[in-house]
Amino acid sequence: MGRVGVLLLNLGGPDSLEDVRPFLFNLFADPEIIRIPFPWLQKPLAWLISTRRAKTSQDNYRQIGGGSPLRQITEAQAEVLETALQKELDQVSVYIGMRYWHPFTEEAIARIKQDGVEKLVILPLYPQFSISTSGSSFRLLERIWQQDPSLENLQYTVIPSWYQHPNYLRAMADLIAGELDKFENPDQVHIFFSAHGVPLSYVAEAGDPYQREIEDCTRLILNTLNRPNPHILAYQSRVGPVEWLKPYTEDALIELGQQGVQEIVVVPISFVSEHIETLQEIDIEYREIAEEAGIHHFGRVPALNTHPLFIQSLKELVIESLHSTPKQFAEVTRMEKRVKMYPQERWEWGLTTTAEVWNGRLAMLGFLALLLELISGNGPLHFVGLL
Ligand SMILES: C=CC1=C(C)c2cc3[nH]c(cc4nc(cc5[nH]c(cc1n2)c(C)c5CCC(=O)O)C(CCC(=O)O)=C4C)c(C)c3C=C
Ligand SMILES: [Fe+2]
Ligand SMILES: [Fe+2]
Repeated sequence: MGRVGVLLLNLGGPDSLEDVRPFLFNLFADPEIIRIPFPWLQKPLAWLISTRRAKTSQDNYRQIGGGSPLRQITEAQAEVLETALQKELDQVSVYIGMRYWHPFTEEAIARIKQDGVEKLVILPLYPQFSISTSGSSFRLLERIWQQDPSLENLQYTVIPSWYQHPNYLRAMADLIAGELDKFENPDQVHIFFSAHGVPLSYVAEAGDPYQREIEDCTRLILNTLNRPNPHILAYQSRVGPVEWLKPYTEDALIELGQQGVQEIVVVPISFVSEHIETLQEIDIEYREIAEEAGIHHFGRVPALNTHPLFIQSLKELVIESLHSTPKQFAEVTRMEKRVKMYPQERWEWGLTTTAEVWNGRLAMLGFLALLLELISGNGPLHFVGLL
């Protein structure tokens, strides 16, 4: 079959406290993360938001040891997956491409070229698809392909999302059962699925299948678990002023407390590794909110990390995709997932005169807003809640 490469995609996280601000800049500079209708405003705004958010974010990373464990865990996953794949394929290497921090996706592609990979399987480490996660990484790769003619010879296939995979579901059910069984009456414990949120407009306007895939995923996990527990799904980690998917995790915790629920296990469901939102947000912030709401027994299901059944599911996904018709980036985002990526797809119709005039006017306004913000530390952006 020739030399096979597997490219694992993930978000990336700051390795140290100094990395936090530039990491946040990269994140907010991505139009799939903050959808600003004026591309020229993206970078100044990213600079502003990352500068303003850095301290709080650093405090959070400090609480989990001064950086994100994501790189180490992803490297461990890649290593175990590579060993498993080497039992099935002659020449195979696994690479890591992070979206906002080292090792960057661009670096991974450079290594893939250097190693002479002939067939590449692109596998996001997000079980469910969202414009803001896998979609953003696919968009970046599509651009890399467009700008580098030498990549034409590299055959690739994309795995869009894979939360239905039986071994992934078994791994999740196994971890949940393990946590439930620590309680005296395991069947009475509330199972609290906490998914990472996205702004409501992603789903309602841009057609992001994320919410549907999350709901479907929780249903499949519960079927696989096959226990009678009560359960709930809520969305965590909201940032900024706009409405996100509901119910919000903190509100759902308070409501459960009011209903007299005292025992829960929280299941992080949109991410396969431990990271700041499990170790800090769930284990520290949400635990405190739950405690105050009267939920005194708070368990948290560990992330999959290198769970053997999880690695097995990744291995099977890779092998299956090598034997199927290759899928291209554009096919996956526009045809299969049918999402509107942003802002490129709204701006492709070009700059009409009116749009240009408005661009000019808004540029002036934007800069005034930024200036005000910088001078007073409390300008209009703060007012609308973006900072
Ligand atoms: C499937 C998972 C994720 C979705 C969907 C997602 C959307 C999304 N995130 C932000 C803003 C931030 N995310 C941040 C960190 C972060 N996000 C995810 C996952 C998803 N994000 C992870 C795993 C991490 C942490 C990585 C790590 O360091 O361990 C951050 C930075 C941290 C902080 O300051 O809180 C921000 C900001 C938006 C706006 C968004 C959807 C549009
Ligand atoms: Fe995020
Ligand atoms: Fe967060």
